[in-house]
Amino acid sequence: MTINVGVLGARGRMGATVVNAVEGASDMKLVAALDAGDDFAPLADAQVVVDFTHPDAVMDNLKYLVEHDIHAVVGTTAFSEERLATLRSWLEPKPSLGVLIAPNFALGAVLAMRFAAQAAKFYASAEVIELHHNRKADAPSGTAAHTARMIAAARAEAGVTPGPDATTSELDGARGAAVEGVHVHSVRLPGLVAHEEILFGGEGETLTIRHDSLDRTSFMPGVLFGVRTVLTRPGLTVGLENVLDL
Ligand SMILES: NC(=O)C1=CN([C@@H]2O[C@H](COP(=O)(O)OP(=O)(O)OC[C@H]3O[C@@H](n4cnc5c(N)ncnc54)[C@H](O)[C@@H]3O)[C@@H](O)[C@H]2O)C=CC1
Ligand SMILES: O=C(O)C1=N[C@H](C(=O)O)C[C@H](O)C1
Repeated sequence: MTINVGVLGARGRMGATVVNAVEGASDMKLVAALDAGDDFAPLADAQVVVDFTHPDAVMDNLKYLVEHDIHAVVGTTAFSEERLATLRSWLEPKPSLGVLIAPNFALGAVLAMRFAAQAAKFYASAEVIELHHNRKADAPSGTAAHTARMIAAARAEAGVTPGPDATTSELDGARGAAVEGVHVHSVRLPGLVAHEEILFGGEGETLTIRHDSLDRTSFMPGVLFGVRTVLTRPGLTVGLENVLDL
């Protein structure tokens, strides 16, 4: 079976890479490659649309896709619990429609998050450092926020209380942003692509888990897997770790 695929954000860094990947996939046909300001009418031919646009645009795009019964694979970041709840309410009357949102489609990043969740129950102290190119719109990265939430969930399940931190006096921002009690630090530099370190500290030891995306092609196997999977996975799925056989 050939899957008809549309791409939103097609002239962006990720969208252009997705267009190439879809064109190179023998089981897919690219039916629309659209960007800001384009008429969405060609999406009528798409079974699945891949969205790599902007946090300010993605909810309107998803509303359009759900209203037109088109499955969606979303890489665009900055999804709050409130946004996810809104999306679930749109999907409720559409029981056969699937939306897959993944803050990171690179296999190594998904594994790094899973390893971090595994480690979290053994260490009361953890910090996340994400490093990205300086054209990135959002901070912290979607991956770092998702990692912090996974660490917090693993801690809660294991009954681990976050470790004490003696810092009482600091310049604003020096300890980063706290996401569910986990400190997250964002670095932006030209030359970088997408990188993350998760640091754990215990008695006389530290553990560092690091992932580096050195090229945007690193995300493509995950995106294509998402396109193939979303057709048979109705409802909202958040995180590639929930569809991969890890
Ligand atoms: N989940 C993942 O694995 C990854 C996620 N991302 C995320 O993907 C998003 C895009 O990243 P980049 O490609 O680096 O950004 P970019 O700025 O290079 O590309 C975004 C494109 O979307 C277009 N756009 C904006 N509003 C639009 C709309 N309403 N409809 C259609 N197109 C629209 C822009 O004109 C631009 O061409 C970001 O949120 C980023 O964090 C990036 C890399 C991997
Ligand atoms: O903007 C990017 O480049 C990336 N965005 C995603 C994120 O915010 O986590 C995924 C990856 O880190 C690259």
